[in-house]
Amino acid sequence: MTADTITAADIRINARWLIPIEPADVVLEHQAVLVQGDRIAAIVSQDEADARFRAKEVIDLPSHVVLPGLINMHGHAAMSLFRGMADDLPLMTWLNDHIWPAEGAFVSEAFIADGTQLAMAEMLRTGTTTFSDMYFFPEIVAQLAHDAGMRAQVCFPLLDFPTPWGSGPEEYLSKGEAFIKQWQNNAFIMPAIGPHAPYTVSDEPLSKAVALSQATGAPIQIHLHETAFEVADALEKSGKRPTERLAELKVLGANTQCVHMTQIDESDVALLKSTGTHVIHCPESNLKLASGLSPVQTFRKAGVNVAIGTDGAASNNDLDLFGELNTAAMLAKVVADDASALSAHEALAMATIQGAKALGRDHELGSLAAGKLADIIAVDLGDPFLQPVYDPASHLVYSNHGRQVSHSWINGVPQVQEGKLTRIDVPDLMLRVQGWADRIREQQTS
Ligand SMILES: CSC[C@H]1O[C@@H](n2cnc3c(O)ncnc32)[C@H](O)[C@@H]1O
Ligand SMILES: [Zn+2]
Repeated sequence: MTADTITAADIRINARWLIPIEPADVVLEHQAVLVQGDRIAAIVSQDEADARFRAKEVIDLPSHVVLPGLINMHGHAAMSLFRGMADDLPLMTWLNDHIWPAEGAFVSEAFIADGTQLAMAEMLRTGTTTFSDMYFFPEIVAQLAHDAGMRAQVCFPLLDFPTPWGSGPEEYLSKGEAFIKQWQNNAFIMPAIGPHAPYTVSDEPLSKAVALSQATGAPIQIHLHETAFEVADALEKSGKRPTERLAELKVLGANTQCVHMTQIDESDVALLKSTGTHVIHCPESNLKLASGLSPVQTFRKAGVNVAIGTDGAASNNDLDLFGELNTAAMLAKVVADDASALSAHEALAMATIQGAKALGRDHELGSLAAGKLADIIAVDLGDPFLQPVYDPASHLVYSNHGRQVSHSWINGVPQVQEGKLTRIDVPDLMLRVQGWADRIREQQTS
């Protein structure tokens, strides 16, 4: 072996197990992932890596499984500050009597900054490297995610009524257009349009959102068919199912992500399929608010892309995507009456490559392969409660908890090392979170 056959790399990760996600259903053993700059340079056996590469830094992960960073496709990050504040309520009571009044009282730039950082800390710590956010002050969320080196789709909100971020549709859309222009083409931030739901956004602003999406390429994300009430109410008032109305307004399409999608009939599936619309499944929020069941297996069989999200921490009540996968896999089996529905490998694909597809970024995110962006996580399977290991994919979905995530890199930059966040000052963040909790508690009890 001569020196000129040796290739330099920044990082070499020696993995006991590696799940590349693509090709599907594969677990590799004793692999080395070579990272150069922001990309994966190669994935080869550790013997081949010894012969072909010299890395500046070598990380040995002898009891770990390495996989692509997880993609949390729906949430309201700063709602982490409302975690556990209003439990055991159905959606409309939760929103009308608790969440919207609390947002009116507390949402500000400072609230969004602290709540988003708290959410990012939790998501990073549990294996998420890309998240989607739909909340107020998206410019703050985008700046914070960018500065933390985390990838994010940030949807600006659009509603018929005023909120702390805007007076009504006209202002949301003009601020939103400027927001898209500011962040378009950024490596970390994907600006998007977030009409809240069919029952809070009327036809005219929805059509303007479609025009803005077509003009800028920004995706649309919307809560849709979350509850039986939403569908029944729409049918009673307009004679149309919400999916039908959105199809007529051209909201559905390959650049649109519909969140929740319960109460589904054949016409809904056909519309999603024919338009190429993506579904974002939020099983724990759907269960906790008793919203309904999403027929994930039906969507999958019909060829509709399904990604996964946690929703906000006020309706979940955590942002651990591994826990969400566990719930999704269990629920899919009961809903389909088929224990083979949503296998562990299929669930992992939902949180990686299918999220990347929904973002239109599956060419560079969502799987481990040479040339893709180096968004990588490692989960330590060495603990007694994860023994023995016959199949690491099974453990990740059925036995694991996100807190077993030991390492994470985004764009080749370490975010979690030995279970510790590298770029967020947690003690300082905890002080600010405590301050919000005191103020919120005081207002709730007065
Ligand atoms: C347009 S900003 C986001 C808006 O949505 C509210 N919200 C949070 N979770 C849900 C949900 O599951 N369904 C509907 N709306 C939700 C959040 O509180 C903000 O007001
Ligand atoms: Zn939501």
